[in-house]
Amino acid sequence: MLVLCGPGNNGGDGYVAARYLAQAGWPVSVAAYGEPKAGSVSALAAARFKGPRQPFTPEEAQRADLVVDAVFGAGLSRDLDKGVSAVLGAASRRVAIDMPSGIDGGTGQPRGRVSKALMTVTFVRPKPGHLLYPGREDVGELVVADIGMPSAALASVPPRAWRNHPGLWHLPVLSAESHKYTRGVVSICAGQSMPGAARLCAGGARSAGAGLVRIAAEQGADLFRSGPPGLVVDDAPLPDLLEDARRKVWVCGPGLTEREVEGALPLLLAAQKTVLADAGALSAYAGAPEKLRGVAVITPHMGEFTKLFGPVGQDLPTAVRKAAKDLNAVVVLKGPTTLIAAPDGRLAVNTHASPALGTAGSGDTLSGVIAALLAAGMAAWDAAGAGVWLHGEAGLQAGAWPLAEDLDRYLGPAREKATKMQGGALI
Ligand SMILES: NC(=O)C1=CN([C@@H]2O[C@H](COP(=O)(O)OP(=O)(O)OC[C@H]3O[C@@H](n4cnc5c(N)ncnc54)[C@H](O)[C@@H]3O)[C@@H](O)[C@H]2O)[C@@H](O)CC1
Ligand SMILES: Nc1ncnc2c1ncn2[C@@H]1O[C@H](COP(=O)(O)OP(=O)(O)O)[C@@H](O)[C@H]1O
Repeated sequence: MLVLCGPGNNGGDGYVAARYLAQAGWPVSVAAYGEPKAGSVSALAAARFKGPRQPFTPEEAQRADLVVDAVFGAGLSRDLDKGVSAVLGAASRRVAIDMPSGIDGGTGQPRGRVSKALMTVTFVRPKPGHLLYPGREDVGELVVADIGMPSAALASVPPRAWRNHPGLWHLPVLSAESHKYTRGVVSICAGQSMPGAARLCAGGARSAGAGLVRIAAEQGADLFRSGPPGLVVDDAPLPDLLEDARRKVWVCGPGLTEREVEGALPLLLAAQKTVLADAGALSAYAGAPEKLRGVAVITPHMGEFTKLFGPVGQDLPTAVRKAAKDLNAVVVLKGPTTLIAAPDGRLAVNTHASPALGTAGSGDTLSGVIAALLAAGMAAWDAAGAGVWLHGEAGLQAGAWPLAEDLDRYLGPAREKATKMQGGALI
């Protein structure tokens, strides 16, 4: 076993790991890339390792059955030099301490040539770089180890980013007096040319627990009347529908053309509705995100995000937080890892999902799920995080090749699972 130790605290962790491995009887050597600063805790840890030292070379890394990468962790401050990449790349099996050397812990972006670890052991909490691609791929199996960090120390550095999971938000539960209006009403603006998107959105909202879902279809109402029997279809003009105070939450965008968005969104905002803007409502305002001001949540995928706000660069967490702050809305940047940012800087990073979700219409389902949770009274950032998790769980339960409409029947079980994880009674 060979432990590759860098000059900082990550190297210090490496020396400690080497000492414990030696004590446990493993044949272990250390190869150092630079010595720790005299007097530092890492220098102390290095001095306490009494085992053999090897040169920091690709040949030594290749000879070892297992290499521990403790060269750089969270303190990587410039690109990896080629010599370090060559040594790390020569190892056939590698376990990384904290971060595989060369991955930026804040963004998941590589700084130099990085090769994939079998496993990464980090401490206390995962960092965004463990969860965001491409870093997520290089991390291998992620283990978050408790190293006994006192809670007082943790409290002094409150996190601004969390992994998205049911401990982060609270789903409302049914009570004996619940009825459809307490569960929440979701209204969806429907388009004439792509009515399927509004139907998928409605299916997501109904299956995620909305008490009543209505489609505002105006002259396209007949397109929807053959749909599911529990779906209410309105043909009245939008301004009339907006007068109903019980209809607070609206989805605008799935299946809408630019003209349809321009006809509907300003009315929703003027009526001070809680609006989730998706799909067409995002493309309609390419380069002009200020036109969306007043919406509660937007749910762009990367293409829509870029059209709205311009190129994102390497640092997704910063870009999505800035968009949320500028727009004063919750921004859900969808993808294999989905980021959920609030205007005040809170960020949830969701990896609870399946590539099976990458099918046309699955985003429409998601907008309905989030709208259902908004209608149930959840705050926007919580509703968005919970919606993304439930949608991800439905994707995980739905097998490898679901259609978007197949997700609906897994949303109820997903909600039950999250509620159980929260320790809540189902009824
Ligand atoms: N933050 C925490 O709560 C804990 C951190 N620990 C460890 O401490 C690590 C962070 O320690 P450090 O801040 O010392 O950072 P690192 O040990 O990751 O690296 C910092 C050192 O490497 C140098 N360096 C950075 N990039 C370089 C490059 N590309 N080429 C050459 N030299 C480079 C820096 O000048 C500095 O000397 C974590 O990753 C983790 O392993 C653990 O000891 C446990 C607790
Ligand atoms: N590889 C993947 N892993 C996990 N989730 C994915 C993956 N690809 C897509 N998704 C999810 O599927 C949904 C697709 O939404 P979107 O791109 O808006 O599609 P559409 O417009 O066709 O509905 C998003 O929630 C996204 O996060």
